[in-house]
Amino acid sequence: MKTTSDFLKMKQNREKIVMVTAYDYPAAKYAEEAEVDMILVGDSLGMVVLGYDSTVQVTVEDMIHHAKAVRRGAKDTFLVVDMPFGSYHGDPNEALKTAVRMMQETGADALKLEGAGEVLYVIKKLVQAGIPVVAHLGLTPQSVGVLGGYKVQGKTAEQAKNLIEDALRCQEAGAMALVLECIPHQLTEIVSNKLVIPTIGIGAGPEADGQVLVFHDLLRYGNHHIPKFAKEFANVGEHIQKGIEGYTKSVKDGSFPAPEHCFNMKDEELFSIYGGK
Ligand SMILES: Nc1nc(=O)c2c([nH]1)NC[C@@H]1CN(c3ccc(C(=O)N[C@@H](CCC(=O)O)C(=O)O)cc3)CN21
Ligand SMILES: CC(C)C(=O)C(=O)O
Ligand SMILES: [Mg+2]
Repeated sequence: MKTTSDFLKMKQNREKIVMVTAYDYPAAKYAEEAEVDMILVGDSLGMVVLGYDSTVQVTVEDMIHHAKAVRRGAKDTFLVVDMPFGSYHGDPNEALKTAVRMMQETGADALKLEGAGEVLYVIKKLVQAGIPVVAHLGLTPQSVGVLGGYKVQGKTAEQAKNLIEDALRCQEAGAMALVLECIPHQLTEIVSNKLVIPTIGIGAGPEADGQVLVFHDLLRYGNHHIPKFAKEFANVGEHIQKGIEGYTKSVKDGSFPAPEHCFNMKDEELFSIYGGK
């Protein structure tokens, strides 16, 4: 399995880092088989697998439950788990306790936290406790209420300067990598050039040191809203729909189950059922 220092080397060698989200055992298996560099158990699971309309409802228990399944499916891939909304603000000692629990119960290799500001202190605290931390700036979905929707961030010079400063502070706090979400690609280039740690972009252009996409978005799995940056690499939703419709039709018209789907009893056994009478 790759380690944090491998990701630094990949950046130095200009080798792109590939990250994909996964929320369950089969998805993790597929991701590991495809040789992605990192798997993220994102709190986006609230939206794509639990049917919530934001990531705000997702709990620490939800994250642990899904992360354990992902770890079982991908034992040899670097695993990052999102700390969910509300689990790392407030008392920093509580945040550390929760982080330790998430690491121990899931077998994660790192945790991801959104934002800078007060969160910088928590990043430092976790890193000092030996927990690798991935930072996350730009569109930070856990603050959707404050940001006023899922909008591109850092479009003005002032916002961009703030983001660059925050990125440097995350690195200084000890973050091993930085996710940049929904920002202009030119800003991604500036930040990536300024940082030693790798940037991993989502809706942030090709200049990031790596890319991350949501599993269900890139495969068109589910009927949730798909952001414009999520290219379609396959359409499994179409296959799933056709498959279930085919099953429904076959049961209704009696063509399923066919003989090859049935178990048989020997004739002599069958006759004996009545033979005893
Ligand atoms: N399925 C899914 N994919 C994601 O990438 C994702 C989630 N869920 N949930 C958590 C966050 C929220 N994300 C989102 C969600 C929507 C947009 C979106 O619709 N953006 C608009 C652009 C808005 C603008 O113009 O400022 C778009 O049209 O894509 C972006 C990021 C990214 N993350
Ligand atoms: C979009 C990625 C970066 C994420 O945080 C998630 O999937 O929750
Ligand atoms: Mg997330």
